[in-house]
Amino acid sequence: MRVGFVGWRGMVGSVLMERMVAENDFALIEPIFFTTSNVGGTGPAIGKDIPTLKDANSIDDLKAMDAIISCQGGDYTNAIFPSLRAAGWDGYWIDAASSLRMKDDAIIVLDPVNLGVIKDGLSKGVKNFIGGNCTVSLMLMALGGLYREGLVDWVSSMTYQAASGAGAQNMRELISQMGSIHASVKPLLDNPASAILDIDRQVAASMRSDAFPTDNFGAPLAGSLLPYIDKQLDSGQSKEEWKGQAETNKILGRSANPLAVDGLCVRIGAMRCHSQALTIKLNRDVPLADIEQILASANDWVKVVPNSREASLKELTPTAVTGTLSVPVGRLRKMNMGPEYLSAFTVGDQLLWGAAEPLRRMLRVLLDK
Ligand SMILES: NC(=O)C1=CN([C@@H]2O[C@H](COP(=O)(O)OP(=O)(O)OC[C@H]3O[C@@H](n4cnc5c(N)ncnc54)[C@H](OP(=O)(O)O)[C@@H]3O)[C@@H](O)[C@H]2O)C=CC1
Ligand SMILES: N[C@@H](CC(=O)OP(=O)(O)O)C(=O)O
Repeated sequence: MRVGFVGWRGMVGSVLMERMVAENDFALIEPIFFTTSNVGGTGPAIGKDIPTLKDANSIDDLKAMDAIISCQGGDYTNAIFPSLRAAGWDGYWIDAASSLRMKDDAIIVLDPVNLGVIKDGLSKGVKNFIGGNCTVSLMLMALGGLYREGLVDWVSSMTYQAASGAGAQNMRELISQMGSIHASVKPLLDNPASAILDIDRQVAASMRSDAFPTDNFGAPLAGSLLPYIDKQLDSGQSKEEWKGQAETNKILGRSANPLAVDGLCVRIGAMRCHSQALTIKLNRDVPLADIEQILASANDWVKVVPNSREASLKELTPTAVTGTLSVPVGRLRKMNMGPEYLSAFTVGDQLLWGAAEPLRRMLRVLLDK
């Protein structure tokens, strides 16, 4: 299979390349790399010889591919994909961007949760396979067992989303903000006799000053949080919050009878792991031990963490999870509202299961077809 890669050197694309090298995927395909900025240049080191970079805006070059994986972003998809199809290209389009997700002729891919939906689509001739929103994919990796068993009435998700979801420049800005804060109080910190309220006042002044680096986030994130992610919608939800229900039901293949999913999406100062505090309304009182077993059996990456302080602080944090495919879920307990109300907390790397990994695995599904 001749597979074209667009967006391979961006943040999501680089993670995809790392994973494909680690899993020896390139041995199974003929990879062709594209660029919007360096035609004729050298592609990534993938352990085998590859041609020089082709033009990602050349419909003729793209048309020669059996499949294309794009991590280039929504603007590129909007600009190129319709022309490519209009030119008669009939290959498989696998994309990290949200542009095509809710289209009727596209499937949102998360094979550990919806392999049946993907295979059904393939058998019906679907050619467009799009990665889901990171928050939604990570929530479904964690709660897949409860959905599979038909136990969920509704879910409320309160998120703690990492800087990486906003892009590479935002990750850099978060660290710059942290550095600015530290620099503004270093002399006071170095003096054990300094007053903590003087330090606190100086930190607040630094964060509120015009010199504080906020070009990308538009507001201080380090030492603070941002209670709004993505565009504002008329419903009062942010676009990120809207995706919760829309994408969950599409992934699960139950658009006709949707489950309610809603909550607030909040950016916090983590680097690349999204966390979510979940309130789950079950449709019956299931013993906690059964719930733990159902959650743990859903896929190879979810891990049930005991609801103890020690285990939670050790295993259920962005620091513990970052750079791994593990999706721990813990803080599991029945809530005061009643035995059908379950609390849970989950963490996942939003560049792996949240972005690159479902695309990589979709290619494998095609190769196994
Ligand atoms: N960030 C995220 O968390 C998620 C992102 N996505 C989707 O993936 C898309 C890509 O996101 P992301 O990877 O963050 O985008 P990036 O901005 O990191 O990369 C996109 C493209 O920018 C170009 N580019 C320009 N300057 C640089 C540079 N200095 N280093 C690397 N690339 C550069 C590259 O194209 P070229 O080589 O042609 O010049 C690259 O492919 C998003 O638009 C979104 O649709 C999906 C899920 C999560
Ligand atoms: N919006 C997500 C990242 C992202 O790229 O989402 P989507 O793929 O749905 O546009 C975040 O900020 O954390």
